[in-house]
Amino acid sequence: MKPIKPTIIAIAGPSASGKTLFAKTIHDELIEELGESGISIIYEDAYYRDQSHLSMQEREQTNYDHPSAFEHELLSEHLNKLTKNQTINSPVYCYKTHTRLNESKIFSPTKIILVEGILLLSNKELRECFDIKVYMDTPLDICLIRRIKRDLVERNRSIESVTNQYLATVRPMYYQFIEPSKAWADIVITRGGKNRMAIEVIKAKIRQLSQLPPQQ
Ligand SMILES: Nc1ncnc2c1ncn2[C@@H]1O[C@H](COP(=O)(O)OP(=O)(O)O)[C@@H](O)[C@H]1O
Ligand SMILES: Nc1ccn([C@@H]2O[C@H](COP(=O)(O)O)[C@@H](O)[C@H]2O)c(=O)n1
Repeated sequence: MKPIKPTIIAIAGPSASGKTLFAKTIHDELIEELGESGISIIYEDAYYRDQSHLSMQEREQTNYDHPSAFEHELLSEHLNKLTKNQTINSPVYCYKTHTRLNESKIFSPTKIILVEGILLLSNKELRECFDIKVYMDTPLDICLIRRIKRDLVERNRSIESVTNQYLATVRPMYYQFIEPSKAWADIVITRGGKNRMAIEVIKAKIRQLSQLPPQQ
């Protein structure tokens, strides 16, 4: 029997808008039903460029909110392979050292692949990989509060580094690249990663797609 072509769902939007929470909630609530081969998540952040050749000071100067910070060409190559039911070696990223780890993760195609990240809809090649494009439209001030809390606890940052980075790059790049990319979305979600109706709507669509017979 011919394997089903994976359906790829992008979840884009500003930093700390709730993309990860939204994707993980959908994944965790469906994994038992769909099984390990049914649903998985890929993180755009895993595709931040390797910076192991740079000093820590240089890495701290990088604009992580500009499209050039990502190896989007590798991500679209990987997504294209997954749609052909091929396995990939996904990079593994570390926010504390601002570079890739010296390891990769074997990632096998699943029927549904959720991809989450800030700049997924800003890139034409990536957009062409997605079957459904979702944008988390959480107000920027709410995102900032959540980002401060998260980055202090999970990403080893100080309040000075979070606020300086926010003013220098996060906010301007949001207006230049992320907010305009909303125009490409099929579905715009308000109120973040706990919007229960939005979670249920995407889950229902995934259930419907998962029941389709193999494509000819
Ligand atoms: N609706 C919400 N209410 C409260 N906290 C939330 C909500 N959505 C997300 N968070 C929290 O905000 C932080 C950022 O959310 P996250 O899902 O990591 O955002 P993103 O992946 O878009 O950067 C996390 O600590 C998360 O638990
Ligand atoms: N070394 C890095 C890499 C990325 N960032 C910030 O992460 C944000 C994207 O991840 P989210 O989970 O918040 O969507 C992005 O805004 C970068 O500024 C970083 O601080 N350091």
